[in-house]
Amino acid sequence: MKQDSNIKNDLFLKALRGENTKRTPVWMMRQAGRYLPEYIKIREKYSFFERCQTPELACEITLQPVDIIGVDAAILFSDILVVPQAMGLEVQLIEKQGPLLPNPIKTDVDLNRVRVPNVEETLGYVFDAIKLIKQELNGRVPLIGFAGAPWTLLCYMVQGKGSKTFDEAKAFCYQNPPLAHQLLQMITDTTIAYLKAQVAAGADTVQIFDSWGGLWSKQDFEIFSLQYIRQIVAALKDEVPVIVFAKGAWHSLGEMAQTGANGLGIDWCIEPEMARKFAGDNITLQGNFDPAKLLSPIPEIKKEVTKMLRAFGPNRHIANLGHGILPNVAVDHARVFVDTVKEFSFN
Ligand SMILES: Cc1c2[nH]c(c1CCC(=O)O)Cc1[nH]c(c(CCC(=O)O)c1C)Cc1[nH]c(c(CCC(=O)O)c1C)Cc1[nH]c(c(C)c1CCC(=O)O)C2
Repeated sequence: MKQDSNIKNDLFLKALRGENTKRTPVWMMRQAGRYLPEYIKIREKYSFFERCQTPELACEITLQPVDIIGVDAAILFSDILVVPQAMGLEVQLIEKQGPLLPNPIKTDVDLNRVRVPNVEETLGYVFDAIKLIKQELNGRVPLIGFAGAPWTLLCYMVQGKGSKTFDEAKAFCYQNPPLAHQLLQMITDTTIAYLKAQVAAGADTVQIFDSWGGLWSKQDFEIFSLQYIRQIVAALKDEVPVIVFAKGAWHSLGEMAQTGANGLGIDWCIEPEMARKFAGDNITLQGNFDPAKLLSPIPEIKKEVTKMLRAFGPNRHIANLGHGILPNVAVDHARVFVDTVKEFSFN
């Protein structure tokens, strides 16, 4: 396992390793982004993928929440969809609408357009960004690398755009399971190489985002998602701590804990006590504040954050939202979330 003795604020890594911490560490999913005026300024000048592909811009955006909000960990500014792009699919990001893949995968012929790429050649800009970020962070806080889970990436690669149900992606899995498994395995192989290269460039931990894991039953989640996540965790876990966040897949917290991951992300639809019961004692839980609750009045946010901290208890918890921060959250409300965690004491 990688050493991190050069990191000054190591609360987050300590919590992931299961060590006691003097207070609960805190960061927010999607913390680098649209609720920050400093980010919007950069967005006015450069397209989304320009922001991702220019290491200086990715670095500046990654550092913004560290400097402005004071979180205990930085997360690389990038997107899960750079992987389908590197695998050969065109990916566009339409402002105010979200991702669009104009030529999605529908048949076995379409699969011929997809490859397991050389990640150094196709995603080198991500590793350059990580090296620059590590240099600029200068050990202030650890850096989280990330990737989408194979199932969540398949959702976009097959459906071609965002969806509430991803019915076409599920139909693809149910109608031609061998083809689905071939694609899931290609994404898995790419993701393992991609995350290993992120770690080699300096990422201190990696998080796997399975944003659409909750669309499956427990049984189908194992078949179409968890068996691939398991491969990724197994390939990475001896190098850095791994966090698995499968939104909505509360039924499989126990199985996810068995993968060897150090941390599990949980959303707000499961109580901390219940999540702990399912996941067992040997893993760190990360979450689970409802992102929409940051729209409440400030005193209410303070009260609710305190309640959440007590429910999780002092150890093996990383305070976070239960999903990404919403774009219409005021910066001072985001700061109250972080400050309330930092000021709280169990004594
Ligand atoms: C499903 C998913 C995507 N991307 C991601 C996920 C998994 C996590 C989740 O479920 O929220 C992950 C992601 N996307 C982005 C990050 C950056 C790091 C961070 O601050 O967390 C991370 C970790 C930047 C981004 N990725 C995107 C933006 C917004 C583009 C902009 O307005 O600048 C940012 C800052 C675009 C994006 N990218 C994606 C969508 C659906 C959208 C559009 C809608 C949205 O913004 O949520 C795909």
